[in-house]
Amino acid sequence: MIGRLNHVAIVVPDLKAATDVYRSTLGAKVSAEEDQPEHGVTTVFIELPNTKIELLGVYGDNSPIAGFLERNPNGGIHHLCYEVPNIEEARDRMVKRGARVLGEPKIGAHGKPVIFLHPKDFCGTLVELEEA
Ligand SMILES: CC[C@@H](C(=O)O)C(=O)SCCNC(=O)CCNC(=O)[C@H](O)C(C)(C)COP(=O)(O)OP(=O)(O)OC[C@H]1O[C@@H](n2cnc3c(N)ncnc32)[C@H](O)[C@@H]1OP(=O)(O)O
Ligand SMILES: [Co+2]
Repeated sequence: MIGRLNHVAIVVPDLKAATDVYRSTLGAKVSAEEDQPEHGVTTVFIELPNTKIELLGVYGDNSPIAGFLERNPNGGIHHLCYEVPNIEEARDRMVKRGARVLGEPKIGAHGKPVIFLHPKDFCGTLVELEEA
């Protein structure tokens, strides 16, 4: 069911410093910062030839990444995002297979519906599914 790896997300304590590392040290093409109030994060995307890196900073008081950052004050890999053809079919399949879907589909950073799956059901890795 899953297709391409859309992005690898990294939570960082300082988005500007992390963006500079990717731009200046690694020589990558980086996007502008974008606040995502519906998701409680600010994003910067790094374009690679075969996938993307999503840098995530905390936005607002109820950010879903706040706990992760407390446990990992230097930041770290937070989730993997795989593409799926249809988000509702994917959600129904996950529920049928007993995987925990975290909330309802929302529009993600690329204007497409996304859902999140509990890390305990996927080898300790938080999974995002994005409609292709
Ligand atoms: C910009 C939009 C979008 C896009 O289009 O790309 C995004 O990417 S938004 C990204 C941010 N949004 C989300 O992450 C939404 C889904 N996440 C959540 O609902 C929560 O983060 C969570 C997964 C429920 C975790 O919440 P948290 O408060 O950090 O922790 P808990 O105490 O509930 O954790 C339970 C358990 O799971 C472990 N854990 C938590 N996060 C991760 C993680 N990222 N990877 C691996 N494991 C994780 C945590 O350590 C706990 O383990 P135990 O201590 O063993 O119980
Ligand atoms: Co993401």
